[in-house]
Amino acid sequence: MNNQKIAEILNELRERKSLIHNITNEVVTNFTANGLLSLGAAPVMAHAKEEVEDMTSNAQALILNIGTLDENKVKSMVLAGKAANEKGIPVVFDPVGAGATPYRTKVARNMMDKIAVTVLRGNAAEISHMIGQQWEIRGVEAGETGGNKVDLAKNAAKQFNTTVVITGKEDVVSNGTSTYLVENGHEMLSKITGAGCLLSAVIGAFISTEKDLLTGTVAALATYGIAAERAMTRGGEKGPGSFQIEFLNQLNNINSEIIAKHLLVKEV
Ligand SMILES: Nc1ncnc2c1ncn2[C@@H]1O[C@H](COP(=O)(O)OP(=O)(O)OP(=O)(O)O)[C@@H](O)[C@H]1O
Ligand SMILES: Cc1ncsc1CCO
Repeated sequence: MNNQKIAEILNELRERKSLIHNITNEVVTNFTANGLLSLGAAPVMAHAKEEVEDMTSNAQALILNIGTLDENKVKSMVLAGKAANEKGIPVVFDPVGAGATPYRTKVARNMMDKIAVTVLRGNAAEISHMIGQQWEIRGVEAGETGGNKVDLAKNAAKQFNTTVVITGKEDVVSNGTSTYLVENGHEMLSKITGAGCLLSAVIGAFISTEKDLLTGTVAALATYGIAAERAMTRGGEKGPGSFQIEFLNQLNNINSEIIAKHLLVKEV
């Protein structure tokens, strides 16, 4: 993965101000909108069944997140997902808390049956439960115990025939054939709620301009991780509150020179 390519994708999404339609959870809605704006994309949040198909049809990517799900929201997600599929608009699915309750697991698996998901992004526990493994999960957080994340990502990608991202200390991206590790990031991200949810939306922004899904997804993860590292040397080190603000600043400030200096990506 070369830093020039990442910068090109970032510049293009900023020039186009890609419109990202989010059907997301009520914890992270504001943070997600602000993060997308800081990066240079245009967020819109809309979940009424009466309008989701129209909204998606005008967007460059759709993000589905089941963090605070209910039957109505799930119905809206399926409607929007089908509209996106018909129009060839990429769909990122974030199965927040899959495995935490049987309802979430069922909804998450059904979503993969009903719509064509372009990128599936979750923590290791969530992805494990989606493919019938049971790694430890507490609420929406992955537990300490589990297994090999590279194998998990490859297996899930093959099973769902899609690109899978598993986040954590390192991020793994696989389409079942090629697999990358992104080592950028900082553990302070796990001290702010919605770091994974915003990341899913940022992946949507990157794949709205880059059609090669592995390239676009790796570029999103690296950009995001590097912004977090920069935030930790510019005030974020004071604690999660300062970090959250400084992280938004760094999503805004990140550019090709910064990416070139810090990129930590390898194929495995
Ligand atoms: N220990 C860590 N070191 C470095 N980066 C981390 C660490 N833990 C998480 N991250 C980063 O935090 C971001 C979110 O990943 P995480 O796996 O915590 O998502 P999540 O559990 O779905 O989060 P949430 O439910 O709060 O949205 C990713 O960019 C990931 O690389
Ligand atoms: C804390 C929390 N609970 C449901 S969704 C959410 C936001 C992080 O996924």
